Amino acid sequence: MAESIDERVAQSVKESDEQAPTVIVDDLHIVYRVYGATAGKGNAPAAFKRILRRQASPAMREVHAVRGVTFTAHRGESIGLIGRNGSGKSTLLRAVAGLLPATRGAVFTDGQPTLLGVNAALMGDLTGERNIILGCLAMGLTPAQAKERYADIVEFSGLGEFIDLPMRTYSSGMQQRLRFAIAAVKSHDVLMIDEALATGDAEFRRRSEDRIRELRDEAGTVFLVSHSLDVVTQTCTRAIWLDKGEIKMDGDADSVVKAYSAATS
Ligand SMILES: Nc1ncnc2c1ncn2[C@@H]1O[C@H](COP(=O)(O)OP(=O)(O)OP(=O)(O)O)[C@@H](O)[C@H]1O
Repeated sequence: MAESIDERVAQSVKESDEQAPTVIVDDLHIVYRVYGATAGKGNAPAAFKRILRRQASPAMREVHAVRGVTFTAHRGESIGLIGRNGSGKSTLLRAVAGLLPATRGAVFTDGQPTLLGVNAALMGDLTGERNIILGCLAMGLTPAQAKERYADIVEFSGLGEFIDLPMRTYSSGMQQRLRFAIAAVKSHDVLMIDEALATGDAEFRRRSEDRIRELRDEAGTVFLVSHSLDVVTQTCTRAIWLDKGEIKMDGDADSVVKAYSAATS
């Protein structure tokens, strides 16, 4: 039977909503400027020569971490950022989250990107319990909403009886689990996750992967920085391979991970 006009309109609205861009990165460059005595030429022989010649180290050194990156992310995508250490993944994530200014180029976002960790808000001397409430408030939930979601967060984090101990007594893995559990309780337009899943055990990782899929289905966009290629292929629809601050490849997660593994093995 032929589709009614209403069905066709609904379908095309759905399709165009799924295609809607959430993040546009246009020829982005990020340059860190490192000031002070530790800013040297970077290699030992050069530093040694400077000492022999009694020259002062240069006052400022520039690190060009992201070099002309351009891409568009859409609603419903989860994008894995992969690449060697120092290739610029975290820098790119922080720039998209609005935490680093563009040296050149621009980042446009629809909605407020959230970078997981609510680190700034969480406090080591407070118990996990208190930190959950604090983290929820920092994400803009009301006290009533925070209370309502408290039990879900504790369950998701799997921290059990540790929840009423101060957060400074947690291992780094336990802290990451709590951060993920807090951030994942709310849907985000753009959620950015930096390696949070690497620290969990298999069970926590599986639950996190399921939750990422749900967040993506709730019409958001998820960015994930990970050194675990399995996590990227299992949770991401697309992957961007960064190399020395430039995009080496951008495409469906399986093909990019395959090409990256072949180049690095
Ligand atoms: N705060 C900073 N000040 C100066 N340089 C920095 C700073 N943070 C990162 N860098 C430099 O920027 C480059 C990219 O670093 P970035 O942390 O973005 O890479 P990454 O791909 O996330 O690395 P990793 O996989 O090791 O986490 C590196 O050369 C790094 O030394």
